[in-house]
Formats: sequence, C-alpha cells, structure tokens
Amino acid sequence: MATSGVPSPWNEAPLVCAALLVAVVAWCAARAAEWAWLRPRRLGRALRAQGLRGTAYRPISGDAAVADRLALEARSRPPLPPGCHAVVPRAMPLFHRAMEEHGKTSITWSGPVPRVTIADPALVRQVLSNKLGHFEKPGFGQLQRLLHYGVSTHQGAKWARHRSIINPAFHLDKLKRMLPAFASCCGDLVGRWEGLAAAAGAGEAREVDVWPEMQRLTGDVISRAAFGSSYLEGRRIFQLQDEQVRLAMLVANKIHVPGYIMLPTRTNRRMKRIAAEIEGILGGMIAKREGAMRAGEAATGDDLLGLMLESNMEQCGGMSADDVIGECKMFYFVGMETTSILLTWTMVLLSMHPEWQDRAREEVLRVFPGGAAGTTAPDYDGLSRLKIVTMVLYEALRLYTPLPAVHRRTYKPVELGGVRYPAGVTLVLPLLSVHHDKDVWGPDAEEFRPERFSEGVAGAAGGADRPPAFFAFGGGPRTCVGQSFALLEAKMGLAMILRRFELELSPSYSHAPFPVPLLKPERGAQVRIRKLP
Ligand code: HEM
Repeated sequence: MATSGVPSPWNEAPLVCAALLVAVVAWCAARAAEWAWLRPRRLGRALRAQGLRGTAYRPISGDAAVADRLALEARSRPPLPPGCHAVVPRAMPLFHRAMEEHGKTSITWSGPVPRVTIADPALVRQVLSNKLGHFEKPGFGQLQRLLHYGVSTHQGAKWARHRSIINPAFHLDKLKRMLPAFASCCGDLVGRWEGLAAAAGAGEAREVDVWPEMQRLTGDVISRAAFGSSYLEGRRIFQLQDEQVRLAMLVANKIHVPGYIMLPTRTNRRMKRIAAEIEGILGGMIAKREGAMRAGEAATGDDLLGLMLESNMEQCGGMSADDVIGECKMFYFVGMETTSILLTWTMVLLSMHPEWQDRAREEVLRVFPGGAAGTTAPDYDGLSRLKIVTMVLYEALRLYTPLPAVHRRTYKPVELGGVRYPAGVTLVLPLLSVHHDKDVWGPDAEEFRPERFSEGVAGAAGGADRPPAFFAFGGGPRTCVGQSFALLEAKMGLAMILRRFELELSPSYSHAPFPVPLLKPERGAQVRIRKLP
C-alpha cells in the first residue's frame, strides 16, 4: 500500500517538544541569572555609584543560612556583664559594624544581594509611613506560608481588606471585655508561683526561669483571648505550632532551594501533617461559630475569633474561611512570643534595678490597695493609671526591642535621604540600633532610665521639640495591630506579680540577648522570687 507524500504533523512532534523544552530551560536560566546574579549586582552598582558604602558578609546563600551563622556567632560570644544594656554589638554585629564604618545609611551584602540598612529615625519614619506607596513588605517564603499567612504577610488590596476586618477586634472597648481572660491567666501563674515560694519556705527565695513562664502565660492569654470557651483546643494549636517552629528551624537553611518544602522528607511530612491538624481544628471551631451566628445566637463571645467573624460578616464576608484560619494562626505567631519577650526583659530589668522595682510596686499597691493578699483582679481604669509601670515597659521595649529589625522593599523608584533607590531594593530598619543611638537618645542611651518616658513616647527622645524615635511597634499604616492588647496584658501581668513577689537576679543568670529572629534571653532569665508578707 502506497503512503501519501504529505508529512504528518505527528512526525514533527518530538522536534517541537525538544524546541519547547530548550526555550523553557533558556527562559528559566535567563530569569534565574537575572534574579540571582545580574539584578542584585545592578542594584549594588546603582547604590555604590551614589556614594553608599557597606560591609560584605562572607558570601553564603540564602537568608536562613545568614541567620544560622549569626546565631552560631552570637552563641559563641561571651555574655554581657549583668546590668550592661549595650546589646547592639552582641545582638546585631553585622549591622553594627556596617553602621560604625559607614554611617546610618549603609549597604550589607550577604552573597550578591545588597540590602540597605537605614538607622536614621527620620528616614525610618518616612519608610514606615509609606505616604506615596513606594515601599512594600518583602516577599514571604514557602516556610513562612506554612507557619502562618495573615495580615502581617499580605500586601496591597488583600492586606487593606484584612486589616479593616481585624482592626475592630482590637478596639479598646473590645479589649476591656477581654480583661477577665487576662486576669484569669495571670492568676494561674501567680498561684503556681505561690506554690513554688511556699515549697521554698517562709521568707525564702525560689529560683524560676521567667522566660518559659512568660511564654506559658502569654500562650494561655492568646489562647483564651482568641478562642474564649474553646480555649483548650486553642492550647492544642499552640502546642502544635510550637513543634512546627522547632521543625522549621531544622529546615530553615535549606528552604531557599526552590520546591524544597515539597520534598517528602520526614520533617516536611510532619510539618504538613501539623499544618493540616491545625487547620482542621480551626476550621471546626470557625464552622461551629458561624453556624451559631447564622442561627441568630449571640455566640460570638468576646474573643478575637468571634469579633473577627462579626466584623467579617458586617463587611459582607471580605475574608474566606481559609483567610480566617490564616489570621488565627497569625495571632499566635505575632502575639505570643513578642509579649513574652517584653515581660521577660522587664522582669530581668526590674531585678537589675531594685529601686525601679520598688517604685513600680508602690504604684501598683497604691492603685490596687489590699497588699500582697489583694485578690481583686486589676481593672481597666486602674491599669490605665499605672504611670511608672508604663514608663518601665516602654524603657524595656526601647532597650530590648522584641523585634530588633523590620524589612521593606522599594516597590517603585524613590528618593530617600538624598539617595535614589531603584525598585526592588531591600531595606533593613534596625529598630534596636535606633533605640540605642546616642545621637538620638543622649549620652545615657545605654542606661535604663524609665523617666525619659515620663511625658509619654512623643517627647522621650531628647524632648518635645525632637521627633519621636520609638519604633518598638513599628509605625505608619502597618503599625502593630496588637499594641494595646500587648501593653494591657503586660501591665496586668506585672501588676499581679509585683504586688505578691519580690524579684532579684539569680547568681546563675547569664546576660545574653540573642537576636534570631526575636531578641530572646539566650541562656534563660533566672530570677529569684520571694513571696511578700
Ligand atoms: C510587645 C509586644 C509586641 C511587639 C513589640 C510588636 C511589634 C510589632 C512590630 C514592630 C510590627 C511591625 C512589623 C513591620 O512593620 O514589618 C508588628 C506588626 C503586627 N503585630 Fe505586633 N507586636 C507585639 C504584640 C502583638 C500582639 C499581641 C498582636 C496580636 C495579638 C500583634 C499583632 C500584629 C500584627 C497583626 C501585625 C501586622 C500588622 C500589619 O502588617 O498590618 N502584635 N508588631
């Protein structure tokens, strides 16, 4: 049988496939070169051409690897003498060196990627306020998405929609309704400490590591405040997330490999199972609440989940069920560790500075009479009258800023402080360094002096005529949503602890602020507690 001379398109198929494959590989290679190699170099050249100088860190790949190396270096560094608050050189050696050598705007390189560190408070404020929309948060990696994915990671319209739904849950009148939950968790902690102190004998001191104690307290507070009566399920989520974070640390230095998280390694599989379990629990809780709300029950409660669902309903369902799950996961992440760090450093500082401990206790006992035996929980009016305690908390936030740095990326070309930045430059705003800057806070910047906040935050950095330079909660539109929540919780905790216990630094305490990624006490926070008569 004769075959026709017309060529079949199928005969060419392998050729076409091969050509397509070559084109795709070439395109990927060009993009990879552009993003991993050429583009960073171009950005670096554009910045250097304008006179910006910087410090190269030994080239290594990936942010997480840098973080690991910094962590190792910090661990090998000797602790600071107790009472020394000059923590920046120990906690942020890379940025500190860059600033010492090149001033308040400098470049740091880890590999070919330039990052500009900006430590001038006026420029920091300008970036955070983002008046013309030139700055965005840098992209978040696969690992971050697995851990939490909420308002703190979203951008643009999605961020604006989520933020407007979440904001009302943190209004003062709503926070006031959460106070009983705060008091009950603080009461549990105080009860446990009384047991420990009683076991030590009357008038005797007992050593506790306040760091895990404060983590437990703030974990309980966020569980109750976020999930109200479903608090025990909330606690389970907290345990799972804790394990998730520990696993995340194991894979952190491999995560820059594209698709790594998809590989079926044992750790990755466990992380995915955890994420699925958390989402299952949260999904069940949310469905139960939504069902109750649809049935017209006033079942939303005074907790964050209920308030968020209420606000979501008012705004005609701006968030999907998955979005609500993401936001709940985020509350744990951003809300728990930060506040526990604040409380831990505050207690360490009050143990180092007994004169301020006495002043704070006197104030607490004056506002909430009844002495160490006082059983009534502090109310909102009383907490808002605690001026000395507030000053102490602000000074702790200044010296031991829980989030030592925040990051932004230029979204469009922008001029800032006389330098023109192309789009795509990562900016590091080292809040901790700004808070320790002697040019801003005066020659006593490294000293614990809560009185600098006696007129509030605005005039704290060198008087009312100087612009504010306190950024512990960030600033601008992306300022911390939970600021009042955290301060109220910290005041409640401190008031209840101070009126019952005296704190002193334990001889076993080693002063080692540890920066990756939040400013934690690396070797614990051992404090001796003594029950007051
Ligand atoms: C002492 C405690 C806290 C400190 C020092 C702190 C600090 C910060 C800082 C510096 C930012 C800005 C990050 C940036 O600009 O990139 C931030 C954002 C945020 N914080 Fe807090 N925070 C604390 C407690 C809390 C609590 C208790 C919650 C919630 C329960 C919370 C929720 C958030 C959220 C949702 C954002 C993201 C806001 C946005 O991007 O629109 N924070 N926090």
